[in-house]
Amino acid sequence: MSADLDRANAPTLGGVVRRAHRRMAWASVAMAGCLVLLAGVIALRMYIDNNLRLVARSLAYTVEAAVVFRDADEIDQTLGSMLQGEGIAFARIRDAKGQVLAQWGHQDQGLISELGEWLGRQILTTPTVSEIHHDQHVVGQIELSGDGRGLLGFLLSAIAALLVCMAASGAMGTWLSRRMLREIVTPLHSLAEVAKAARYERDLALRVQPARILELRELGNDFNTLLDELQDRQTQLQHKNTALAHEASHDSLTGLPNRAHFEHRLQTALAQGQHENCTFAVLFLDNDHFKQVNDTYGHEAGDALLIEVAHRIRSQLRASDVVARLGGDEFAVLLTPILGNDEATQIADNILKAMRPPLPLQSSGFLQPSVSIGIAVYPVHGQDMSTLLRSADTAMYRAKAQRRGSQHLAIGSTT
Ligand SMILES: Nc1nc2c(ncn2[C@@H]2O[C@H](COP(=O)(O)OP(=O)(O)OP(=O)(O)O)[C@@H](O)[C@H]2O)c(=O)[nH]1
Repeated sequence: MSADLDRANAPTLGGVVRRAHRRMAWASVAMAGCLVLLAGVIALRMYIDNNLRLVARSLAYTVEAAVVFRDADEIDQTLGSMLQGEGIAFARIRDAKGQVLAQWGHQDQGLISELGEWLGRQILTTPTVSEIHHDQHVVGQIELSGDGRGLLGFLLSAIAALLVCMAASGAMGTWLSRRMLREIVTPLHSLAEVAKAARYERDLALRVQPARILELRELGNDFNTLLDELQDRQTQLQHKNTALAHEASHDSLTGLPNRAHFEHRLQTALAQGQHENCTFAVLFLDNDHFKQVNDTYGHEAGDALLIEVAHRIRSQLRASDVVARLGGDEFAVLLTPILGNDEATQIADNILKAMRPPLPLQSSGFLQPSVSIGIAVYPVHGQDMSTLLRSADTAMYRAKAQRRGSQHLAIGSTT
């Protein structure tokens, strides 16, 4: 639960990289924008100062006569006609004694004008002063203040451009981070998927796809090598387990299932018989005079005979039947399903017939395979494992007592 919570709260690599890219792009654009803005304001201020000086000089020549004659109307007219639209906010003309002869200010109103004036007062703090000369005497003075509306226009368009640049760089940062993330996150996702499949589903067959970035490709290769090794070990273990399981349930000489396996299959048949009301039979087989074979021809010949007998029994059975070596020279067969006693005795008969051909010995001479068979049928001769096996065993001894190499069906119900 807390791991899920941690996971939900943890920032993703994608989120972190996207944020970092966007912040970096915005910070650099903002810094560059501020610097350009500052340089622009300084340049514009220099330009305005220069312009004010030029206008003041030209105005000084134009109003020289009017100032000498103290013609205020003429000066007003000149100021109005010369200063309109020249980026001047305010102009004042004084005589040599400092007395104001005329003054002019632009008449524009509105928010932009007020803002421009405010900005002019903040940035263009000192007015430009120029003297008016006549016959090499100072006859007056011109005082001009710059109009801040030009500056305001510049600042507004610069800020607008800055915002557009920031939006563009933000979008560019997001696009770049997406591209970069594809290169980084996709291989990492693939690695995580393969690791999850290996951990939770024990699936070691998946492999990480090669990434374009060198470090990630090497990481993927190392991971794939590790998976190769794990898969090899898993395969070896599976083979060992299969071999061990086979060893535990099979006889090493004949390769047939052993007693434990046979009993397990018999239990299954019993459960199925009870559940589905079907019939099956247990055959108990014992080699005849086997001790004599060992004593006469040796243990190896006895082994060869056991292998041959096992093979001949198997050859007479159906795929659904089971033959097992119980130990020594004893075998057991589970015939499942059968229709009745006749089918079981028929198969036993087939087995006896299969024993007839003699077995040539490697050295010289022949061995004559021979088995005696006892038959017990479920449910007539037993309804549990031990009863069925006992019935088949008793029937086998009856067969032996009667005539070796024959079969005997258990008598009646023994439960
Ligand atoms: N070669 C060989 N002999 C085995 C093996 N296991 C048990 N035997 C021998 O098989 C013989 C079994 O003999 P019994 O079943 O007692 O007697 P028999 O000679 O078959 O006589 P009847 O069963 O009465 O016909 C013994 O001599 C065991 O030593 C084995 O794996 N290989």
